Amino acid sequence: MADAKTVISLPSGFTFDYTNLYGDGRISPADIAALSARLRAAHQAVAQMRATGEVRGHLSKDGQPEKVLFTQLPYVREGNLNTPASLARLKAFGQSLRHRVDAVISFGIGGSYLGNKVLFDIQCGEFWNSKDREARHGYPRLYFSGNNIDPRRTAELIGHIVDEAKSKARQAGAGDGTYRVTLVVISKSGATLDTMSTFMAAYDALQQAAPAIAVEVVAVTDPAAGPQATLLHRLAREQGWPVFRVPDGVGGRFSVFSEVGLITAACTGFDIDAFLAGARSMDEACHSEDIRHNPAMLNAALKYLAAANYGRDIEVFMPYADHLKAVAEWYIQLLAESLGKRTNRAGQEIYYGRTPVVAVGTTDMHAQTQLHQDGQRDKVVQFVQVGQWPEDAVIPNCFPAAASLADIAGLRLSQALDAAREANAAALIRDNRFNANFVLPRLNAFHLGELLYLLALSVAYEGELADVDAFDQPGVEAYKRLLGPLLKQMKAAE
Ligand SMILES: O=P(O)(O)OC[C@H]1O[C@H](O)[C@H](O)[C@@H](O)[C@@H]1O
Repeated sequence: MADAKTVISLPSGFTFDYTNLYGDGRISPADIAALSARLRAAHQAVAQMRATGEVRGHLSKDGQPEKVLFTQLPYVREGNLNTPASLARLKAFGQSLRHRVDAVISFGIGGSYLGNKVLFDIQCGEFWNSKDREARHGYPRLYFSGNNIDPRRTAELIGHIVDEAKSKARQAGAGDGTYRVTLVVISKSGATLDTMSTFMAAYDALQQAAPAIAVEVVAVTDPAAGPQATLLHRLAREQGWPVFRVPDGVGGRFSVFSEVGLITAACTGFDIDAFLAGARSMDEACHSEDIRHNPAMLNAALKYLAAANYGRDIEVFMPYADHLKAVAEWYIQLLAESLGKRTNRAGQEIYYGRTPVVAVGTTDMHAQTQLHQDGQRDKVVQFVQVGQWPEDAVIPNCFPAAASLADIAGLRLSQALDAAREANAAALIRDNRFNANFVLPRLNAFHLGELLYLLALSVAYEGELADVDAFDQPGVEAYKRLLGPLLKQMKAAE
């Protein structure tokens, strides 16, 4: 097994190279064989979840049986959660902002933010808001808020929008200089402190700047009506704000494939269809019962075994691409909330979990790699490589007299990037430091859909292997129970 490449390659070109996880001194065929009965059971459980939404032992926050339906999201059809009509409405919303709205502020936290940021980064990149409207193809600027209750950031964002509005008014002369802002408020529960407090701060301040600023609001929340309606839903009805849905059976950390994640994407012209097609293609690739042909089951089994049998219970998620850093941040919530569990499904205390860590190559080779190479043997470093870069400068020979610079001249930046990743992986495995590599042929919506869906489905498999409910998050209620009374106490003391 030693040095042969061990990979799964999909027809799309998406590849999972697990050579440095599997083989001599690493996870062995015997480890996999010993897990085979549980793998079969996990595969059946995931098949059952796909077919019916039923997951053994899973209950909602209120202790009611709840379906798990995220695997339905890539399939756009009548009767499913994403329908041709729901996607058409979403895209029409995005188009309605084009050439009309100056800025969108997306409010949300956790699953109501992280996926949106991933799609924004792929579509727009770091400099989107500095581009003029033409370069943005008429789409608005896009800002995020609510993903922290940070007073300074909130004030600075409001101040920035007000300044932008003043500048537009100055340039407009006799024309309509009104600055139009759409506030997209995303919250499944409809009452999250972080989201709602920052939303109200911005809503109030921007309303006060009328008529220079015109504010529209759109809500994304649980669509239940009547006594079950979320606070945000009730507000939206009262105020006449359009409502998009967080579908039943889709937890926040799986909601990037639903209207939650796709709404900000629609505001920037992101290719929603290609993204869902990528997720669909990965779902189809993960139907096989044979672990060697099912990337999600294989990924889950290898990571589970790395932790259980070899003590590697930290996963450093390290894309070699700035535009994929947000994927690592999204993955933190996915892994931490899904698998960090006190009890198994029988209620016994097992304290399961693998700790996720964000890293970016090459950046963190100059910050974390020392620890990965020489620290405790408790990590799997999961690389993500981009195959082809459409913009890929050749390093010029600016200073021929400087030998070490002349040596790298003529190489493309992507070659230097690949060499850095390869050297990192080789150095790690030389000392039996576990690592693996996902390869996205290109940085686009389709391959992103494949990657995110692979990771989401992997945690479903790993939940089965570890026998934990991957779809609840009871631990986050502990602080929430203390937070409400604390806020009341603070208010009473005012
Ligand atoms: O969408 P919301 O209801 O506002 O929730 C936002 C986030 O907050 C919570 O604390 C949960 O732990 C997350 O799973 C969730 O994504």
